[in-house]
Amino acid sequence: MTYPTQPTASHFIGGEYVEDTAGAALPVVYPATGETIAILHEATPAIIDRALEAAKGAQADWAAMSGTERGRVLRRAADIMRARNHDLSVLETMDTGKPYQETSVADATSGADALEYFGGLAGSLTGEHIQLPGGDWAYTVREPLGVCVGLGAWNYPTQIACWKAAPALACGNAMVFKPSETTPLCALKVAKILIEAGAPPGLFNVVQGAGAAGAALTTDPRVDKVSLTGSVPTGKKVYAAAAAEMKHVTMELGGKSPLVVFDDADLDDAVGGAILGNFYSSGQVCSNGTRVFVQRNLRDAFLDRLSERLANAVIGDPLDPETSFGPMVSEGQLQIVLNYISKGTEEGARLVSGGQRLDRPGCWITPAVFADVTDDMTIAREEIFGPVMCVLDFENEDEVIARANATEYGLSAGVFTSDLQRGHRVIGALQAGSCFLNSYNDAPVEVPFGGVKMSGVGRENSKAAIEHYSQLKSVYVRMGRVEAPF
Ligand SMILES: NC(=O)c1ccc[n+]([C@@H]2O[C@H](COP(=O)([O-])OP(=O)(O)OC[C@H]3O[C@@H](n4cnc5c(N)ncnc54)[C@H](O)[C@@H]3O)[C@@H](O)[C@H]2O)c1
Repeated sequence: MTYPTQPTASHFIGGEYVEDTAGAALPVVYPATGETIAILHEATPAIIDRALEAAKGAQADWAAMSGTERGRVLRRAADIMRARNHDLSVLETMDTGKPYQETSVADATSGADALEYFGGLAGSLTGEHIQLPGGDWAYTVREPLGVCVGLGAWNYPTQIACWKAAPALACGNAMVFKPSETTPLCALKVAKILIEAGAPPGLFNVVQGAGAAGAALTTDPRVDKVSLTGSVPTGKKVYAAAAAEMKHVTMELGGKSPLVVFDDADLDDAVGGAILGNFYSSGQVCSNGTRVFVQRNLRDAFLDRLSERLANAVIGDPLDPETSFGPMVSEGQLQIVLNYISKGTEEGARLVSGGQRLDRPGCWITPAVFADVTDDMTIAREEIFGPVMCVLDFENEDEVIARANATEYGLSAGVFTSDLQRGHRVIGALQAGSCFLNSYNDAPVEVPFGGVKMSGVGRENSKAAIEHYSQLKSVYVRMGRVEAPF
């Protein structure tokens, strides 16, 4: 059987599609219908070896080019990606189930932004000159790390591939990228586009597979850095395995972020922020503000307005541009979410809307809102990674800060208030890497993105990402004689 979305082959290595049917079959399911839309194969050890050799072989020559030359390739790739945005967005929708209304503005476009931004930055990556006593001096050279491995999650496959590839390649590294086994299709397109843009074969390779393939890449001695986007349990394993060989890491992990709404907030903005921070991508966003703390005397008005606006959600064919809410990524993820919803009800939270599985093929559930949630409930403590908003009441600022911070996570946080001083004061006290004031979930490439506490290590995007894909060599230059004690 052939599928219209079947890629030429499972892997992309050394500038071409590569197949090895000895690897376990990897069916790709369209979450909107439950139909299989492609069958790929997991990487065998031979495929992983070939990808790492290709990356190692391409890296030194790429690093020897000027930053401007490297940047030109990345910027060309950005242009190709934008020109193909429609097709890439359709494929992303098929792979993830996310509505085209989202994928057409937040996936390949975000990937293109990263390629363009880091392409622009590549020519200005320099060291510095340091004057020292006696005419001596030193200089620093910003060097690439070598071969980097990227491991992706399934919620933003194209974006994650580009957010990792763009800074890595700008700095002169090569990369082997392993997408999530749930969404393997779009990274192959990124690899092909980079080749069309002039990247040397082997510079950016894609291999498929699940945790075992990721673990094999992480521990391989040819690998200098591992950048993971995934859950905290996976992050702990990958970080530990990388640390055993002293490899560099970036860990973009999960969260249970607080979104604090004070009673002086603009109600519609706050409700809009809560919708964006809970139901975009059917709630499958790491930075989501899933603990929505609403000051008590605004609570009822907030819930009423939220219900009114949820009634406007268009749940349906993800490829229809009018659809604003799609299915979950997989049956497995849907079951996880349904279990959390049962637990929320059992533990005494009040389900005020949604949370029902729809009676149709595919992985459909309506956006769920729980009120009367307390801090000790499972749904308020654990990352659900689905469309489940928990509304918690609070009385005052000190109380909400303490409760918002009482979590092992620290990815994001948001505050809605019309009191500017309070807004900055509260943001200043919240333990999170990516914060929003009267907004939620914006992620422009110019701004560092990443978490604190268990939510991660390192930063993606912005100039900060350069620090995580390069290292400094210091060179001391003595201008006088060397004076030794004997
Ligand atoms: N902070 C961020 O930027 C960000 C962005 C998106 C998603 N996430 C997080 O990702 C999670 C959802 O994605 P997921 O279910 O794909 O995550 P996951 O942790 O299950 O998998 C992530 C990736 O790691 C691979 N992997 C699994 N075990 C491995 C191992 N032992 N060694 C090496 N690789 C291994 C997987 O195959 C996959 O490619 C959520 O927790 C979410 O918050 C974080």
